[in-house]
Amino acid sequence: MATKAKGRTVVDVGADGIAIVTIINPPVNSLSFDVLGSLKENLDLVMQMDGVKAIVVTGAKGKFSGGFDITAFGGVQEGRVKQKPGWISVEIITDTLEASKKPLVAAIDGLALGGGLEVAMACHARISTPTAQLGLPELQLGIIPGFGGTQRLPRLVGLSKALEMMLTSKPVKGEEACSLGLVDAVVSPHELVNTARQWALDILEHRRPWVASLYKTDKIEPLGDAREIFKFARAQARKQAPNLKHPLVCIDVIEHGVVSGPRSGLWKEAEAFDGLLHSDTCKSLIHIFFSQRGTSKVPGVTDRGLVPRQVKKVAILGGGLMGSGIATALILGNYSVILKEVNEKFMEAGIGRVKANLQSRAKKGNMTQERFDKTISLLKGVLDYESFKDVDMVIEAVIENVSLKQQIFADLEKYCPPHCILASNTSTIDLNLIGERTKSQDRIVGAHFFSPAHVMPLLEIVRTNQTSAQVIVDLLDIGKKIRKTPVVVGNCTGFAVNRMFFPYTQAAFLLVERGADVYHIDKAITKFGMPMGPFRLADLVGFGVAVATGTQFVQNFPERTYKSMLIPLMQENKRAGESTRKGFYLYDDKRKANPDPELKNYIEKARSISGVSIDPKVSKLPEKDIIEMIFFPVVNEACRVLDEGIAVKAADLDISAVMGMGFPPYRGGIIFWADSLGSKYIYSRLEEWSKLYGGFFKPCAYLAARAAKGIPLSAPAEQATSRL
Ligand SMILES: C[C@H](O)CC(=O)SCCNC(=O)CCNC(=O)[C@H](O)C(C)(C)COP(=O)(O)OP(=O)(O)OC[C@H]1O[C@@H](n2cnc3c(N)ncnc32)[C@H](O)[C@@H]1OP(=O)(O)O
Repeated sequence: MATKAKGRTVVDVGADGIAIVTIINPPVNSLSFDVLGSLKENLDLVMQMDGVKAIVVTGAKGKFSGGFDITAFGGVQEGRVKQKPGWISVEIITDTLEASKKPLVAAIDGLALGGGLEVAMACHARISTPTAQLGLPELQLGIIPGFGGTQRLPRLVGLSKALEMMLTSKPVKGEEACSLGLVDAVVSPHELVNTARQWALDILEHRRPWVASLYKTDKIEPLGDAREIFKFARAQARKQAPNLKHPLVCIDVIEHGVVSGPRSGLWKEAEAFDGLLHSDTCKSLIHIFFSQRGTSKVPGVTDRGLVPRQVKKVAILGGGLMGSGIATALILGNYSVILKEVNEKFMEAGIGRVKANLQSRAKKGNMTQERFDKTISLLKGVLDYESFKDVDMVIEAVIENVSLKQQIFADLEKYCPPHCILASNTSTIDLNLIGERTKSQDRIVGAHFFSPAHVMPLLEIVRTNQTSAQVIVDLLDIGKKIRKTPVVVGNCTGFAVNRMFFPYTQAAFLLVERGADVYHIDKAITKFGMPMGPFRLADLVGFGVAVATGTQFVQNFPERTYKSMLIPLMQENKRAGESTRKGFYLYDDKRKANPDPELKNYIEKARSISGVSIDPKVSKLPEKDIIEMIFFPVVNEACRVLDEGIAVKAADLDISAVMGMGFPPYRGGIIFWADSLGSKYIYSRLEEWSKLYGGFFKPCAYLAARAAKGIPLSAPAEQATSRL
């Protein structure tokens, strides 16, 4: 039986002799092999038709194209799909499309990303709408543009802008694209196709230029200047992503085209693209792309046909760091917010923090004064529950005190309407406990933001056994509207992120007490790709918070908590992290962290309290071992989280680690990375350390079972059971 084609193009020839070729492959008109094959077939067809004078290429339903079909990369990587190098970029896009004897004009609405923009750039002119997004985001996937983008974009917009667009993966909108020379005119969506039709006729009749972008030279700088631009770009790329090769490959390929000519550049691009497509970085980043979209697919919740209810007004309790950050995120998402505090002074302080959050955006040029005024007008401070009678959701963000939260939820039940979602931003307390004094268990949910809440991209949605599916669907929708990646998790101490990462700092304490160097550990972990090492992180979070959350873990998981006195000893001397300018580092006026020679005194004391001595092997640990001894306990805890069903799937933990803790996305997330090393290896290392250094490292049953059978940690439970 023939398999169904994945997308197609259709042709419609008008009375004016213009053929409209439309890409159809919902939801984003991605360029699957079927679409590309059909595009070539239809272009060949219209080239032969005497009645066709010129061609307009466009996309169905207001989207030009979201680029090459990312789902097809797997087949190429695994060798199931064989592709002749250059078949698409040279044969179809350059030698069929750009070399066409009839003029082609791209009519762009919605998206022209990656391969989509590359097709458009090979047309002889481009017309777009003002809201269309045009960009080459391939580097985000660990590859480079592979349909000629590395050659055509610099020739249309100049080297510096092209490098910026590719290296940052950021698209530009229609108006900017027009001022850059990437598109030729900007018109409204309803004028788009007709303008493109007329433009194509104008080209044919020499009223407008017939431009083959590949051979344009006017925007390319002279060679000497170009080399300087490349040198600067390389230095930036090395600084921003020292572990990544593909940005440098991208620069090399662009340079090759400038030095040896664009046609040679196309072949160089094809070869480099193929190599990068098979890299671990690309596989990891594609995994992250799909996993991120997969977090909002929750079995038993999002497959029930429930429609998110409209949430207009949200109340936030507590205007501290978290509450004000959450309020900022919500007003930026256009929600009307009331911020409740206990007195006038705290309320003003909370509103002040929200204003400061917005001002810092404005300062960076990301917000106009008009938008600032409009956004802040959505916020109102209150001191009582009077205005709670018409709120659709409440997010409680007060201090972590069980009886206070219980009282608040009991009050909320009285003052809020019966449909109102009752959410808590607690990072550790059991939600069942919080809701103990209410009858509204089905609308109680965790909305755990990460600090700073208006910046960090993750939102943990914590459900209890009683939280209704409707409430989860509502919160998933709000998450999307405030541009967070929501991950739905079960109720337990620390939920997914804090629970997985609690051994991160503890492993570091254990190593330091046995002789490893604090700064060496932080350096090794940052080199691995984390934004900061465990000690710098503890300073940033502050020791007060570290101790409070640590206590929760000691109480709940005593058998695997490493109890070090290092932080309490430092606290005795009023060292509490960055806020006191002294923690594991010393901080100057510019918040620069400098090592502190005095730290060794505290470590010696902590070591003697723990009754451990310096282990010469630990004091000389190579970086690889430091990384493994810090991250394998994190993997071990992630396995427990999966085993207990706290996370629905392993990929959700990958996203939680990347978005909540800054785990490097190019390693694919915590479980994906662990699977790349193998469950057997991780198990054997943990087993070895648990004999040497105690139960903290003991591998859990889930890890042991998977290692014994050689099953990946990410494999769904049924697969593991059937193989057991
Ligand atoms: C050779 C070439 O140079 C190589 C390439 O072209 S590589 C591809 C380059 N293009 C990209 O990187 C764009 C990737 N896509 C995106 O950034 C965003 O999806 C978007 C801006 C297009 C749309 O965003 P948004 O409206 O929020 O929808 P989003 O949820 O992300 O996507 C909708 C669906 O389309 C899918 N999708 C998006 N882009 C896709 C693509 N290029 N290929 C296959 N599927 C794609 C998503 O997986 C999602 O599927 P799902 O509904 O089953 O989860």
